[in-house]
Amino acid sequence: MTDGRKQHQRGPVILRRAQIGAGTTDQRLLDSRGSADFIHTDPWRVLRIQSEFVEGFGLLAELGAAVSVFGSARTAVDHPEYATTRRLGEALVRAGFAVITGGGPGTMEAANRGASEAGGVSVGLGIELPFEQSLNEWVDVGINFRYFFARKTMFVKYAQAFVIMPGGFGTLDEMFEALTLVQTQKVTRFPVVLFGTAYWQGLFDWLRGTVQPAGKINAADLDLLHLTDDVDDAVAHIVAAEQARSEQTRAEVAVATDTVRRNDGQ
Ligand SMILES: C/C(=C\CNc1ncnc2c1ncn2[C@@H]1O[C@H](COP(=O)(O)O)[C@@H](O)[C@H]1O)CO
Repeated sequence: MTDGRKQHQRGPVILRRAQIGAGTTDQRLLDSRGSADFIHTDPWRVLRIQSEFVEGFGLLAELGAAVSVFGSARTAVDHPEYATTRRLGEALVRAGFAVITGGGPGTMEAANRGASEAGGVSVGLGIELPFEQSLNEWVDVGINFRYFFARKTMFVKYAQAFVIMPGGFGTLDEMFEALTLVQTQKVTRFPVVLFGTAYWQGLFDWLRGTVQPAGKINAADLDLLHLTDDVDDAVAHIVAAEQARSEQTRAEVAVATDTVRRNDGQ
Protein backbone atom coordinates (compact mmCIF):
# COMPACT_ATOMS: atom_id res chain seq x y z
CA MET A 1 0.00 0.00 0.00
CA THR A 2 0.42 2.49 1.87
CA ASP A 3 -1.80 5.41 1.43
CA GLY A 4 -1.70 7.02 4.93
CA ARG A 5 -5.28 8.20 4.59
CA LYS A 6 -6.50 4.64 4.19
CA GLN A 7 -4.87 3.16 7.28
CA HIS A 8 -5.76 3.71 10.93
CA GLN A 9 -3.99 2.46 13.99
CA ARG A 10 -6.13 1.72 17.05
CA GLY A 11 -3.66 0.75 19.77
CA PRO A 12 -1.88 -2.29 18.37
CA VAL A 13 -4.67 -2.85 15.81
CA ILE A 14 -4.35 -1.74 12.15
CA LEU A 15 -7.56 -0.89 10.34
CA ARG A 16 -7.77 -0.18 6.61
CA ARG A 17 -10.28 0.98 4.00
CA ALA A 18 -13.91 0.48 5.10
CA GLN A 19 -12.85 -0.71 8.57
CA ILE A 20 -11.55 2.72 9.47
CA GLY A 21 -13.90 4.33 12.01
CA ALA A 22 -14.15 7.93 13.16
CA GLY A 23 -11.78 9.35 15.76
CA THR A 24 -9.17 7.80 18.03
CA THR A 25 -9.37 5.80 21.25
CA ASP A 26 -8.00 8.80 23.17
CA GLN A 27 -10.69 11.00 21.66
CA ARG A 28 -13.40 8.62 22.77
CA LEU A 29 -11.89 8.52 26.27
CA LEU A 30 -11.42 12.26 26.67
CA ASP A 31 -14.31 13.78 24.71
CA SER A 32 -17.14 12.38 26.79
CA ARG A 33 -17.71 11.46 30.41
CA GLY A 34 -20.62 9.17 29.72
CA SER A 35 -22.84 8.07 32.60
CA ALA A 36 -21.30 7.89 36.08
CA ASP A 37 -23.57 5.01 37.13
CA PHE A 38 -20.83 2.45 36.55
CA ILE A 39 -18.98 3.45 39.74
CA HIS A 40 -21.83 1.98 41.78
CA THR A 41 -21.71 -1.41 40.13
CA ASP A 42 -19.96 -4.62 41.23
CA PRO A 43 -17.67 -4.85 38.17
CA TRP A 44 -16.22 -1.46 39.14
CA ARG A 45 -15.96 -2.55 42.76
CA VAL A 46 -14.01 -5.60 41.61
CA LEU A 47 -11.44 -3.22 40.12
CA ARG A 48 -11.27 -1.26 43.37
CA ILE A 49 -10.85 -4.50 45.33
CA GLN A 50 -8.11 -5.54 42.92
CA SER A 51 -6.37 -2.19 43.44
CA GLU A 52 -6.40 -2.77 47.22
CA PHE A 53 -4.57 -6.06 46.76
CA VAL A 54 -2.12 -4.39 44.36
CA GLU A 55 -1.41 -1.57 46.84
CA GLY A 56 -1.17 -3.91 49.82
CA PHE A 57 1.11 -6.43 48.13
CA GLY A 58 3.21 -3.61 46.69
CA LEU A 59 3.65 -1.97 50.10
CA LEU A 60 4.35 -5.11 52.10
CA ALA A 61 6.16 -7.48 49.74
CA GLU A 62 9.59 -6.41 51.04
CA LEU A 63 8.62 -6.13 54.70
CA GLY A 64 10.62 -9.07 56.06
CA ALA A 65 9.62 -11.05 59.14
CA ALA A 66 6.61 -9.55 60.91
CA VAL A 67 4.07 -10.24 63.63
CA SER A 68 0.45 -9.04 63.54
CA VAL A 69 -0.77 -7.72 66.88
CA PHE A 70 -4.51 -7.46 67.48
CA GLY A 71 -6.45 -5.99 70.38
CA SER A 72 -9.10 -3.59 71.51
CA ALA A 73 -9.55 -0.25 69.79
CA ARG A 74 -10.85 1.05 73.13
CA THR A 75 -7.85 0.49 75.41
CA ALA A 76 -7.05 3.77 77.16
CA VAL A 77 -3.51 5.13 77.03
CA ASP A 78 -3.25 4.91 80.84
CA HIS A 79 -4.52 1.30 81.01
CA PRO A 80 -1.91 -1.32 82.00
CA GLU A 81 -2.69 -3.24 78.77
CA TYR A 82 -1.49 -0.26 76.78
CA ALA A 83 1.89 -0.30 78.56
CA THR A 84 2.21 -4.08 78.15
CA THR A 85 1.40 -3.92 74.45
CA ARG A 86 3.88 -1.12 73.98
CA ARG A 87 6.56 -3.33 75.57
CA LEU A 88 5.48 -6.17 73.34
CA GLY A 89 5.93 -3.96 70.25
CA GLU A 90 9.45 -3.08 71.41
CA ALA A 91 10.33 -6.71 72.21
CA LEU A 92 9.13 -7.92 68.81
CA VAL A 93 11.32 -5.32 67.09
CA ARG A 94 14.32 -6.35 69.21
CA ALA A 95 13.69 -9.95 68.11
CA GLY A 96 13.84 -8.85 64.48
CA PHE A 97 10.16 -8.52 63.59
CA ALA A 98 8.18 -5.70 62.06
CA VAL A 99 4.88 -5.07 63.84
CA ILE A 100 1.61 -4.99 61.93
CA THR A 101 -1.64 -3.70 63.46
CA GLY A 102 -5.02 -2.42 62.34
CA GLY A 103 -3.58 1.09 62.59
CA GLY A 104 -6.32 2.28 64.93
CA PRO A 105 -6.35 3.57 68.53
CA GLY A 106 -5.97 1.66 71.82
CA THR A 107 -4.01 -1.56 71.76
CA MET A 108 -3.16 -1.12 68.07
CA GLU A 109 -1.60 2.26 68.82
CA ALA A 110 0.35 0.80 71.77
CA ALA A 111 1.91 -1.93 69.60
CA ASN A 112 2.77 0.56 66.86
CA ARG A 113 4.21 2.92 69.45
CA GLY A 114 6.48 0.30 70.99
CA ALA A 115 7.69 -0.80 67.56
CA SER A 116 8.33 2.71 66.33
CA GLU A 117 10.06 3.83 69.51
CA ALA A 118 12.33 0.78 69.31
CA GLY A 119 13.37 1.89 65.81
CA GLY A 120 11.55 -0.95 64.06
CA VAL A 121 9.07 -1.06 61.24
CA SER A 122 5.63 -0.07 62.53
CA VAL A 123 2.90 -0.94 60.07
CA GLY A 124 -0.77 0.10 60.25
CA LEU A 125 -3.41 -1.42 58.01
CA GLY A 126 -6.36 0.91 58.56
CA ILE A 127 -9.96 0.39 57.57
CA GLU A 128 -12.59 2.81 56.31
CA LEU A 129 -15.16 3.27 59.06
CA PRO A 130 -18.49 5.11 59.15
CA PHE A 131 -16.85 7.76 61.32
CA GLU A 132 -13.71 9.80 60.72
CA GLN A 133 -10.54 8.08 61.87
CA SER A 134 -6.97 8.42 60.73
CA LEU A 135 -4.09 6.01 61.33
CA ASN A 136 -2.60 6.39 64.79
CA GLU A 137 0.45 8.64 64.97
CA TRP A 138 2.86 5.75 65.63
CA VAL A 139 2.25 4.09 62.28
CA ASP A 140 5.34 4.62 60.12
CA VAL A 141 4.18 2.57 57.13
CA GLY A 142 0.46 2.78 56.60
CA ILE A 143 -2.30 2.06 54.17
CA ASN A 144 -6.07 2.49 54.47
CA PHE A 145 -8.36 -0.19 53.11
CA ARG A 146 -11.96 0.08 51.99
CA TYR A 147 -12.56 -3.65 52.22
CA PHE A 148 -12.15 -5.70 55.36
CA PHE A 149 -11.30 -8.94 53.55
CA ALA A 150 -8.48 -7.37 51.50
CA ARG A 151 -7.01 -5.94 54.70
CA LYS A 152 -7.31 -9.27 56.50
CA THR A 153 -5.38 -11.01 53.75
CA MET A 154 -2.44 -8.67 54.50
CA PHE A 155 -2.46 -9.46 58.23
CA VAL A 156 -2.03 -13.15 57.46
CA LYS A 157 0.11 -13.05 54.34
CA TYR A 158 2.81 -10.80 55.77
CA ALA A 159 3.02 -12.12 59.34
CA GLN A 160 4.87 -15.07 60.83
CA ALA A 161 2.66 -15.08 63.93
CA PHE A 162 -0.34 -13.45 65.60
CA VAL A 163 -0.48 -11.98 69.09
CA ILE A 164 -4.02 -11.48 70.35
CA MET A 165 -4.31 -8.97 73.18
CA PRO A 166 -7.62 -8.56 75.04
CA GLY A 167 -10.32 -7.21 72.76
CA GLY A 168 -13.91 -7.33 71.58
CA PHE A 169 -15.68 -8.53 68.44
CA GLY A 170 -13.01 -7.24 66.05
CA THR A 171 -10.23 -8.98 67.96
CA LEU A 172 -12.24 -12.20 68.33
CA ASP A 173 -12.98 -12.18 64.62
CA GLU A 174 -9.29 -11.81 63.82
CA MET A 175 -8.31 -14.58 66.24
CA PHE A 176 -10.90 -17.08 64.98
CA GLU A 177 -10.12 -16.32 61.37
CA ALA A 178 -6.44 -17.09 62.04
CA LEU A 179 -7.35 -20.33 63.81
CA THR A 180 -9.70 -21.39 61.02
CA LEU A 181 -7.07 -20.70 58.38
CA VAL A 182 -4.52 -22.80 60.26
CA GLN A 183 -7.02 -25.57 61.06
CA THR A 184 -8.09 -25.85 57.42
CA GLN A 185 -4.45 -25.68 56.30
CA LYS A 186 -5.04 -22.52 54.31
CA VAL A 187 -1.92 -21.24 56.02
CA THR A 188 0.89 -23.41 57.32
CA ARG A 189 0.71 -23.83 61.05
CA PHE A 190 1.91 -20.67 62.74
CA PRO A 191 1.77 -19.52 66.33
CA VAL A 192 -1.21 -17.69 67.77
CA VAL A 193 -0.40 -16.16 71.16
CA LEU A 194 -3.29 -15.28 73.46
CA PHE A 195 -1.89 -12.59 75.71
CA GLY A 196 -3.56 -12.09 79.09
CA THR A 197 -4.57 -15.27 80.91
CA ALA A 198 -7.15 -13.55 83.13
CA TYR A 199 -8.92 -12.36 80.00
CA TRP A 200 -8.57 -15.40 77.74
CA GLN A 201 -8.55 -18.38 80.15
CA GLY A 202 -12.37 -18.52 80.28
CA LEU A 203 -12.60 -18.76 76.51
CA PHE A 204 -9.82 -21.32 76.38
CA ASP A 205 -11.47 -23.44 79.10
CA TRP A 206 -14.80 -23.31 77.24
CA LEU A 207 -13.09 -24.44 74.03
CA ARG A 208 -11.39 -27.29 75.90
CA GLY A 209 -14.31 -28.20 78.18
CA THR A 210 -17.27 -27.80 75.84
CA VAL A 211 -16.31 -27.35 72.21
CA GLN A 212 -13.70 -30.10 72.04
CA PRO A 213 -15.69 -32.79 73.98
CA ALA A 214 -18.64 -32.03 71.67
CA GLY A 215 -16.38 -33.02 68.80
CA LYS A 216 -16.53 -29.60 67.16
CA ILE A 217 -12.76 -29.21 67.25
CA ASN A 218 -9.86 -31.64 67.77
CA ALA A 219 -7.63 -31.60 70.83
CA ALA A 220 -4.75 -30.75 68.48
CA ASP A 221 -6.55 -27.59 67.39
CA LEU A 222 -6.08 -26.19 70.88
CA ASP A 223 -2.33 -26.67 70.55
CA LEU A 224 -2.43 -23.79 68.10
CA LEU A 225 -2.98 -21.41 71.01
CA HIS A 226 -0.30 -20.28 73.44
CA LEU A 227 -1.54 -18.45 76.55
CA THR A 228 0.79 -16.15 78.40
CA ASP A 229 1.09 -13.00 80.50
CA ASP A 230 4.74 -12.48 79.76
CA VAL A 231 6.10 -10.37 76.91
CA ASP A 232 9.40 -12.26 76.73
CA ASP A 233 7.61 -15.62 76.76
CA ALA A 234 5.31 -14.49 73.91
CA VAL A 235 8.29 -13.42 71.81
CA ALA A 236 10.31 -16.55 72.69
CA HIS A 237 7.37 -18.72 71.60
CA ILE A 238 7.19 -16.93 68.24
CA VAL A 239 10.96 -17.11 67.70
CA ALA A 240 11.02 -20.84 68.55
CA ALA A 241 8.14 -21.53 66.14
CA GLU A 242 9.92 -19.56 63.44
CA GLN A 243 13.12 -21.55 63.98
CA ALA A 244 11.20 -24.84 63.90
CA ARG A 245 9.57 -23.79 60.66
CA SER A 246 12.91 -22.83 59.06
CA GLU A 247 14.40 -26.18 60.11
CA GLN A 248 11.40 -28.03 58.69
CA THR A 249 11.71 -26.12 55.40
CA ARG A 250 15.44 -26.94 55.27
CA ALA A 251 14.67 -30.63 55.88
CA GLU A 252 11.98 -30.64 53.17
CA VAL A 253 14.36 -29.01 50.69
CA ALA A 254 17.05 -31.59 51.56
CA VAL A 255 14.61 -34.46 50.96
CA ALA A 256 13.41 -32.93 47.67
CA THR A 257 17.00 -32.34 46.49
CA ASP A 258 17.95 -35.89 47.41
CA THR A 259 14.95 -37.28 45.51
CA VAL A 260 15.84 -35.26 42.39
CA ARG A 261 19.49 -36.43 42.60
CA ARG A 262 18.47 -40.07 42.95
CA ASN A 263 16.00 -39.79 40.07
CA ASP A 264 18.69 -38.15 37.91
CA GLY A 265 21.10 -40.98 38.72
CA GLN A 266 18.65 -43.68 37.61
C1 LIG B 1 -14.29 1.71 68.10
C2 LIG B 1 -13.19 2.69 67.96
C3 LIG B 1 -12.37 2.73 66.90
C4 LIG B 1 -12.43 1.74 65.77
N1 LIG B 1 -11.26 1.82 64.96
C5 LIG B 1 -10.61 0.78 64.42
N2 LIG B 1 -9.56 1.05 63.61
C6 LIG B 1 -8.84 0.06 63.06
N3 LIG B 1 -9.08 -1.24 63.29
C7 LIG B 1 -10.11 -1.54 64.08
C8 LIG B 1 -10.93 -0.56 64.66
N4 LIG B 1 -11.88 -1.17 65.38
C9 LIG B 1 -11.67 -2.49 65.26
N5 LIG B 1 -10.60 -2.74 64.50
C10 LIG B 1 -10.02 -4.07 64.17
O1 LIG B 1 -10.54 -5.04 65.08
C11 LIG B 1 -9.66 -5.20 66.20
C12 LIG B 1 -10.18 -4.44 67.40
O2 LIG B 1 -11.57 -4.67 67.55
P1 LIG B 1 -12.24 -4.63 69.02
O3 LIG B 1 -13.66 -4.92 68.75
O4 LIG B 1 -11.99 -3.27 69.57
O5 LIG B 1 -11.56 -5.71 69.78
C13 LIG B 1 -8.31 -4.59 65.83
O6 LIG B 1 -7.27 -5.57 65.93
C14 LIG B 1 -8.50 -4.06 64.41
O7 LIG B 1 -7.83 -4.79 63.45
C15 LIG B 1 -13.05 3.61 69.13
O8 LIG B 1 -12.15 4.62 68.99
